[in-house]
Amino acid sequence: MGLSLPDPKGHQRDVVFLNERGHCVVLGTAGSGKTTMAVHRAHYLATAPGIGGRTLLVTFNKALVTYLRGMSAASTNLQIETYHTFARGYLAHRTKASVRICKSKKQMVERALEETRVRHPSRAVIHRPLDFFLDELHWMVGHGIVDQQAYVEGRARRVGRGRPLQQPDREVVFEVYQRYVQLRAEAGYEYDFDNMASTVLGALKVDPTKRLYRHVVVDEGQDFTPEMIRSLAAAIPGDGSLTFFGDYAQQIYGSRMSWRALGLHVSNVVEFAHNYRNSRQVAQLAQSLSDMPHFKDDVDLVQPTGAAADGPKPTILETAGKEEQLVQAASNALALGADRQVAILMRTRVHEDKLRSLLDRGRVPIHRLHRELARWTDEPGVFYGTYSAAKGFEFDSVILPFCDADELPKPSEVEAHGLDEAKAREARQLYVAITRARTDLIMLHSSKLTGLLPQEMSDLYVRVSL
Ligand SMILES: Nc1ncnc2c1ncn2[C@@H]1O[C@H](COP(=O)(O)OP(=O)(O)OP(=O)(O)O)[C@@H](O)[C@H]1O
Repeated sequence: MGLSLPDPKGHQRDVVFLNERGHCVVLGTAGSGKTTMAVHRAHYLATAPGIGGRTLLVTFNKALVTYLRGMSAASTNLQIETYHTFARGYLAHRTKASVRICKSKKQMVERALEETRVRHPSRAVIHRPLDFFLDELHWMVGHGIVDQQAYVEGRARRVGRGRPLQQPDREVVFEVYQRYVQLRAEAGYEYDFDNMASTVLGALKVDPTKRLYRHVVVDEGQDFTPEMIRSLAAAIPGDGSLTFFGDYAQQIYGSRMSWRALGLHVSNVVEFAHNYRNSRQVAQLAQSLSDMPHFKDDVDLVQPTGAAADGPKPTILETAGKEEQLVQAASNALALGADRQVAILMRTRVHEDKLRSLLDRGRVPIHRLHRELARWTDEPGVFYGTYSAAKGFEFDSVILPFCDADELPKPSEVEAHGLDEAKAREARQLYVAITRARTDLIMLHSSKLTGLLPQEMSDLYVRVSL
């Protein structure tokens, strides 16, 4: 096929080569080849004689676009970009004006919240943290529920374990939303990153012109809002196709959602259950993490059936203090990074500068994982960044400092969503981080180990104290 990627096997073949019309949903466990098959599928749809047409391969962030471009063979019919690049381009084309996106949403919602607090000082909900409101607004707008009555009456089904908000509380949240929209308009912005999708969808519904793309392929689809997917479905013609690849065990942005809310017309969902990436030992740890009670909910998870070759058991390393965790992470990474790709992943960016200064003492290439990543390399070296920045990538070895109970779940998530919901969300973050490792996995802590990992007595890892 002109691609230096593994050839599709089993169900992978069904997805890559069939159904060049209509919608197809592929749910796959971590490392099951979703990204690889998304590239194959997009290449096939762009180039196959007779059915080929302009194809859009769309993914979540710019770093993944860089990664996907590195995997694909160039074709004039294949465009690879983020959702927001697509949305911005379409809106600019339709409105013949430049599309400015508001980047100070957080500050504006904070101001709207402060003002609403003054009006309703006795309402408990108004004293919840800003992150709670940002999350709720993301859910509303992402589902296209911005009508007061529809939101307040809570007609849409919610996924997740948080207690549903009562109607009077929703009225207050809606006031915050309305005030934010007003503030954004006053600052001269029509769009933010969440509401563009509904505008694109609305415009496409009444757009009689020929569609630019015949086929759309979505990778990391679990982190797209329903409105984003609906707008992509509206962007293809009647004889076109939309193929959605996702893993709801890896949904790490906002409240949990189900593919059933996307409004796609699918007769059957294809599941990829074989894990081609992780060693059996890494896959077993990830599997038992996802079997823990706080991980379970009513969103579709694919049970993995097999893993790659055997490897060493994951190691849990206990150090004397938090500083020492970074020192150990850096020295292990520099030793391993001489002949393979190693990633040091953390839940937040707080310790990145300190880590960088430790890594710069070595002689190994160092790369920070972030959205502006300009080039993907297959060469050995050390990569570092957050769990979310590593989404979609893979490394020979992964090192996770700060697996302490007071770091995971992240305290601000507990404050915003309560312990149960925070555990459900943060376990998905940790799941993403763990499943980036092909062979070696080292987790560090210096105080009580996070409760997101399976029981200490489990035989899934080796414990070492320094
Ligand atoms: N049919 C196959 N034969 C051999 N290797 C494969 C096959 N399919 C995928 N792989 C390999 O498995 C690894 C994981 O693939 P990929 O990154 O596409 O999985 P994914 O499902 O997107 O993972 P994640 O969701 O965890 O990011 C890659 O190294 C890829 O080359």
